[in-house]
Amino acid sequence: MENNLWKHIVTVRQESPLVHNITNYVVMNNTANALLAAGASPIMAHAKSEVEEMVAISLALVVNIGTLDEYWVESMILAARKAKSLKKPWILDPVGAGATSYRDNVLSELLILKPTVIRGNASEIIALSKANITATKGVDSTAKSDEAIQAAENLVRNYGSIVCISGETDIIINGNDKIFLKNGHEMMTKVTGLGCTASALIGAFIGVIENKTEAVVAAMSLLSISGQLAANKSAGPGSLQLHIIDKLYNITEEEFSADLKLDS
Ligand SMILES: Nc1ncnc2c1ncn2[C@@H]1O[C@H](COP(=O)(O)OP(=O)(O)O)[C@@H](O)[C@H]1O
Ligand SMILES: Cc1ncsc1CCOP(=O)(O)O
Ligand SMILES: [Mg+2]
Repeated sequence: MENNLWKHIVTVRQESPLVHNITNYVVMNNTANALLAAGASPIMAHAKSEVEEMVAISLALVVNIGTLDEYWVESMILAARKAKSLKKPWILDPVGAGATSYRDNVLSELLILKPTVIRGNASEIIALSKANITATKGVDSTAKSDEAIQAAENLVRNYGSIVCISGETDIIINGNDKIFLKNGHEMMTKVTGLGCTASALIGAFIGVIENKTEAVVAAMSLLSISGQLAANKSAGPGSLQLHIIDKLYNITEEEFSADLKLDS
């Protein structure tokens, strides 16, 4: 696995997958820029009249419920249904799962469509697994990644998805495999939308990499290592946001390999 990750990063740069995003107002610009910096090609589109066609021409779909409303949810369901019927990979980012019953009801409808990957912070993954737990503090996590492992295993079992719990340690779970990534920087929690960026990047990687577990690990390690390298030269969250985009664009194999901290 470790030896393949850089190869996957190069594949995304070379193949520049079109990634269809139905995502939130807060992060739309940032995640589009992160996808471009990593070599992918983003399209943000949520009109009900076009989402199915857009899924058909894209290599992957990202569904992010961050600023959901009734109209957007219909678009998300149409798009995810189309992805499922075309066997295209799609990722669900359950932003704020557990914060309100509306979010949880929408998420149960989306889960039925069996996302290829689910990526959330620990609180969101716990809430997603147990519909009635509402410990999420808005969009930020109040739990540690390892506290969400059992919840993630339930999701893997029930929906056949690969689950990624992000946080200080990113944990990727597929079947009996668990991969622990110990990269990143604490300052990353002070920039909004980096979880959404992680999900968007996973979208790019699952669009072109056959081994979906390796695709998720490659996307998460790319973001976390870029984040820690960027944090080392940032005065605070404002410049970190800019430096992360630059590092996604210019990270080298040497930098990536020197910093990768992966256990399985
Ligand atoms: N305490 C931390 N230390 C190091 N990296 C972190 C920490 N918290 C989050 N990250 C990194 O920030 C990115 C976004 O994850 P996270 O903050 O969990 O998502 P969300 O914004 O959805 O809550 C991931 O790449 C993760 O590895
Ligand atoms: C603050 C906020 N509110 C609704 S969506 C959103 C962005 C959340 O982004 P992330 O989960 O990546 O921090
Ligand atoms: Mg999030």
